[in-house]
Amino acid sequence: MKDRLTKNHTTQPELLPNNPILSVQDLGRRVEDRWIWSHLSFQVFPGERIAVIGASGSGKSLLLRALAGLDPLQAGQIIFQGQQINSHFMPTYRSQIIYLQQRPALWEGTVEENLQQVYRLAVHRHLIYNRELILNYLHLLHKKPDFLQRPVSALSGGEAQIVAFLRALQLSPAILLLDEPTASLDAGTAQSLEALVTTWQHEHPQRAYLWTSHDPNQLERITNRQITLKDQSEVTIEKSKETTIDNR
Ligand SMILES: Nc1ncnc2c1ncn2[C@@H]1O[C@H](COP(=O)(O)OP(=O)(O)OP(=O)(O)O)[C@@H](O)[C@H]1O
Repeated sequence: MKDRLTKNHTTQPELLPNNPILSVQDLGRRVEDRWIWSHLSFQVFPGERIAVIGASGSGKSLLLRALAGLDPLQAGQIIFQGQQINSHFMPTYRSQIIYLQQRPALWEGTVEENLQQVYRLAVHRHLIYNRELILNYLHLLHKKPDFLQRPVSALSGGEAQIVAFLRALQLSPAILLLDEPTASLDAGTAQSLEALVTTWQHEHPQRAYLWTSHDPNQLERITNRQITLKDQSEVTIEKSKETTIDNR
């Protein structure tokens, strides 16, 4: 199984363990007149598994969306592999940093059509759909190959989220941003998806992810460092279990 799972034909960026993949410098996000968070600085190194925690409304989703380049920033900058993010670099960046939300939209059609469709997007056109990889992932999830032919309109919420995970993981991003991705799922499906992400990371140990969740047990299982958004005016980056990060 392990050998089969290492056959991923997507490209993987050259990442050195001591160089950050991402440097976040003095970042600030304001919504209308209110700063949700500000002066946020930290780095993400290859292989890191980071929990982003904080109360509801502390800005976890806004942070992941900002890191994904989906929302504008009102202060600071993001450096990806030594290069500052700007509009010119954004397409390359977006192919390497992928955001997965709690209830992602799927396209009409079958599961497999959904998985293939994403390769038509300009940012992923250099990649090739890898059915074997998907079948290996499905095997891990105890799903048969005929799952690929199911229409997405007939999927349960948990099955739809499995498709969303597969669609993101197959693109082999350097950093995966997971925004409460299992919050509405039963415990069994949630743990299957945790196992899937763990397998995905083991395939290329330099891959990193940030995961938001209100479930401390889940974060204990799958992360090894924490960034805590304390409240709507103060941002604190807490000491990690295994690594240290900038602390302002
Ligand atoms: N598009 C928007 N327009 C106005 N306010 C917004 C917008 N998006 C987010 N907010 C506000 O910004 C704050 C942070 O929202 P965010 O969704 O990032 O919080 P969160 O920490 O992820 O919360 P939860 O744990 O409940 O998912 C909230 O007060 C929210 O209402």
